[in-house]
Amino acid sequence: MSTGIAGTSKQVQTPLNYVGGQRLTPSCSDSFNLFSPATGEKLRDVPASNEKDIQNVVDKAREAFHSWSRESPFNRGKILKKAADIIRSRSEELARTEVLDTGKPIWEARYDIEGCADTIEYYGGIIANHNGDFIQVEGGSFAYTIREPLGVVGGIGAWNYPFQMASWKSAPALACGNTMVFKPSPLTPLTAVMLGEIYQEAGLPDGCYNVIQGERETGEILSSHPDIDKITFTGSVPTGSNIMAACAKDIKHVTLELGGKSPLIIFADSNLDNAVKGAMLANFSNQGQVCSNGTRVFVEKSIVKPFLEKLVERTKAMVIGNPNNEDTTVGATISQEQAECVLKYIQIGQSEGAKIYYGGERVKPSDSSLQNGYYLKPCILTDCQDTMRVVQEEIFGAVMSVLTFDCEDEVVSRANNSEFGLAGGVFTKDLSRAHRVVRKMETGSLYVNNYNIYPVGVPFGGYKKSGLGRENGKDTLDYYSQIKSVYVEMNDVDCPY
Ligand SMILES: NC(=O)c1ccc[n+]([C@@H]2O[C@H](COP(=O)([O-])OP(=O)(O)OC[C@H]3O[C@@H](n4cnc5c(N)ncnc54)[C@H](O)[C@@H]3O)[C@@H](O)[C@H]2O)c1
Repeated sequence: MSTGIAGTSKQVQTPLNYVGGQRLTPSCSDSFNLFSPATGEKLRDVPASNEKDIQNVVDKAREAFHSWSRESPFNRGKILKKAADIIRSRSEELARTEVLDTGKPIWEARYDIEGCADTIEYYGGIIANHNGDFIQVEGGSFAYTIREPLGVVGGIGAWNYPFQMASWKSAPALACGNTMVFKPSPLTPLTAVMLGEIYQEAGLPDGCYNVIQGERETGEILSSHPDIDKITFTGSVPTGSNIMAACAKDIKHVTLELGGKSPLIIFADSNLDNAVKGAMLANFSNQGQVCSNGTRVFVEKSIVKPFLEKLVERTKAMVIGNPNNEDTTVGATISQEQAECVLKYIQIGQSEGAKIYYGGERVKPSDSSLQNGYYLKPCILTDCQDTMRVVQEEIFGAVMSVLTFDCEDEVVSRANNSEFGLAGGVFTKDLSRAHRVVRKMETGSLYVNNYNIYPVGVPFGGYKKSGLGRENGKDTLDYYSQIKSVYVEMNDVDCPY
C-alpha cells in the first residue's frame, strides 16, 4: 500500500527489538507473521524473543536503573519534554507507520500521536512536584516520606493503540525513575521501537527503555521474570488474570487495563444530535476496537425512533476504505481473525433474537489493492435484551446494541448489571439527574453529554473486572513508585527496658 511517506517501509524492514539503545535481532529461531490489515498482505516475519533474549534485556534495564533512578526528577522531566517535541516533529511518519500496523484512518492515527506527545510532556512537567510528605510528630520529632521508583517495569500492550500504550506506560514509569522493558502486541510491533529511538535522541540513557517482540510465550516469560518489579498490562480480562497470577509468585506490583462492555444511557430530554454523535463516538471510533466503548446503548423508549433514524443517516455517511485517505472514517479491522470474530458475534446476536438495523457485513473497497483487507460496515443491532451474549460480552468491533428503557432506576440497575466496569456515559439536559446517575454507576470513567474523550490529566482505568490501577493523570505516578517513610527522633530514646 502506497503511503506517500518516506520511512514507513524502513520501519518494517529493520530489526524490531530495541535493547540497550539499539535495534537488535533476537537470537532465537521462533517468529510470527506480520500482516497489513488494510491490504491483507504479509509484511514480514518478526523474530520472537525467548528466555535468553529476555534475560539480556532485563540485565540491561537493571544496569540502567542504577543511574537513572538517581537522576533528579527535574532532569528526567527535561528529557521527557524533549521527547515530546521530537514526537511532534516526526508525527506524520509515526502516524503513517501506525496506519500500516493497525489499519486505522490516518486522522485517528494523527490524533493518537499528538495525544502521546501530550502525555509524555505532561509527565515531564509534573514529575518534579511528585514529592513525599513532611509529618510533624510529638516532642519536635518528625517523619518524612520519599517517593522511590520500583525498579525494572515490564510493559505488555494490546494492538488497538500501539504507540499510545508504549507512551502511556513508559512516560510515568520513566518519570518516576524506573526503567522499562516493553512488549507490544505481535499484531502491531512497529511504533514502540520508534519511541525508543526518540527517547534516545532526547537524551534518555541507553537501557532505560527497551522493546522486545513476541507472542503469548514471550509475555509469560516477561511477567514471571524474577528481576522484573512490576508489570503494567493492557489487554483482555483472561490474559490480565493470568498475568496477575504470574506476578503473585514474586509479589510484583501490577497495573491491569482490561476489557469492557460499557453502558451509554440516553434520556429523552437529551439534545438528540449530540446523543447520536456521542453514540457513534462510543461505538465506531477505531473500527469499534476501543476498550471503553459504550456498546450497550440504552435509549429512553419515547425517543428510540428518531434516535435510530438520525443514527442510521449519519452511519450511512461514514466512508469505509483506504485508511491513508484523508476522507476515510472507517479503516480496516486489525486481523482476519478479529473480523471473523465480529461477524460471528453478529450471527449469534441474530440467533438470540436481535435484528440487524444497519450494516454488519464485510466490505470490499473498490481499490483493487485493498480487496483482501479486513473491512467491515459498522453494525447497529436493535431488539436487544440484557441477557444476550452480544449485550454481555465484549466484541471489540463496531457493533452497537440498542436497548430501550422506561425510567432512571431501572436503567441504572441494568447498566450496572455487568462483570465489567471500565466506562459509561449519560446524555441528558438535566444536570442533577446526570450527576445522580454518575454516582450510582459502577465504572472507573464516566462521560456526561459526550463520550471517549481522554484529556491527559484525567486518570483512566476500570472498576470490577476491567482492571486495577490507573493510567493518565497525576495519580498514575503513585502506581510507578513506592513510599519510604523515615522517622527522625529529636529527643532521648524513651525505653521501658
Ligand atoms: N482498559 C484499557 O485501557 C484497554 C485498552 C486497550 C485494549 N484493552 C483490551 O485489550 C483487549 C484486546 O487486546 P488483545 O487482543 O491484544 O488482548 P490480549 O489479552 O490477547 O493480548 C494483550 C497482550 O498480552 C500478550 N499476552 C497474551 N497472553 C499472555 C500471557 N499469558 N502472559 C503475558 N502476556 C500475554 C499478548 O501477546 C499481547 O501483547 C480487549 O479486551 C480490550 O478491551 C483494554
